[in-house]
Amino acid sequence: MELQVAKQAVRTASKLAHTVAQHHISSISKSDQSPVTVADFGAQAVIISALKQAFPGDPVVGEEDAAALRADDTLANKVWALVKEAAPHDKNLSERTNLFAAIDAGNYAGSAKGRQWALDPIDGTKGFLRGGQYAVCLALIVDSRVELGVIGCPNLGPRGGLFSAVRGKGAFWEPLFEESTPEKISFRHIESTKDATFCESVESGHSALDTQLKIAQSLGISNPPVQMDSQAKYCSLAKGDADIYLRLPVRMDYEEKIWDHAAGNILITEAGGVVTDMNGNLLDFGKGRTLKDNKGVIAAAKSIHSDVLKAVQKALL
Ligand SMILES: Nc1ncnc2c1ncn2[C@@H]1O[C@H](COP(=O)(O)OS(=O)(=O)O)[C@@H](OP(=O)(O)O)[C@H]1O
Ligand SMILES: [Mg+2]
Repeated sequence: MELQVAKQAVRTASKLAHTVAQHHISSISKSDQSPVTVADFGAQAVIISALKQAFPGDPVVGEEDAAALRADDTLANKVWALVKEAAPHDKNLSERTNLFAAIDAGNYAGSAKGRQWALDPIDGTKGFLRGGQYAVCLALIVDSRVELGVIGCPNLGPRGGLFSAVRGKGAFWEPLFEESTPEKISFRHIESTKDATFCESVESGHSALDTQLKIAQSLGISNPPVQMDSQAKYCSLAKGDADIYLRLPVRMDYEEKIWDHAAGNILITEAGGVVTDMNGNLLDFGKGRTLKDNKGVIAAAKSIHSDVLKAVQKALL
């Protein structure tokens, strides 16, 4: 039940985002940031509305709130038009005022106990604007642990990708814009870290790319890193296109947001990988809206994760 609702909601939001992105890429004002803002609000509205109808009691930790929309009628109208087009029959979104309420319902502060959804309506906003990778990410967290994750990646592969994982049930890929049977995915088998390929952020402000390069060298890796925005990085590992995702902090005071990692976390573990922070601890999704107790992210196949962790710790000593 949860999986079907989550997949349908992520599909609808991904289509909405894709429509805006296509239009943005073909338009002349590529420096305009507003398309991603519009898509971000629209995607959050349709997903939260679907969740609230299926699971009325579940709180949602969503990245956005509607303050900017309430203050800008033109922006609100653009989002509203998009939402009506993407989800014309949604009873919760029959009037424009409901739009604000749906978006604001993502204001949950987070909790260590019980159920909560974590939502990043458009992850990789820079990627969205560049015509690169971005992702619509939704996860169900129960008692601080991710139980289900769904990620829509409109630009990953020729048909886009809808990635999903439920604890104990494996990780799956299916095309994003057409219905078809999901295919099981997993990490690729590599004998040694020497043969590995890194996947990392494009933004040097989000991840310490210089340190990561040194770590790759210390592991004997000669393959160039694959850089992409958003949780599409977790998807690439889970389907065996890359082997290690490192996200080492640039600033120690930055707290990673739970919506930036929750869905990817279960996708990795269900595809045969391990995710820890740079101290080797599992990520704790029960500390509120951020991963307060964790610094850095290391995702890799089970067989090489401990070698990668050792190399990270040696480099940071
Ligand atoms: N300083 C710092 N350190 C680490 N992470 C940060 C930092 N600042 C922002 N963010 C978050 O990074 C999210 C995007 O991560 P990516 O690795 O995809 O980066 S990027 O898209 O290449 O920019 C991005 O998510 P979106 O805003 O949804 O794109 C931010 O939540
Ligand atoms: Mg994000």
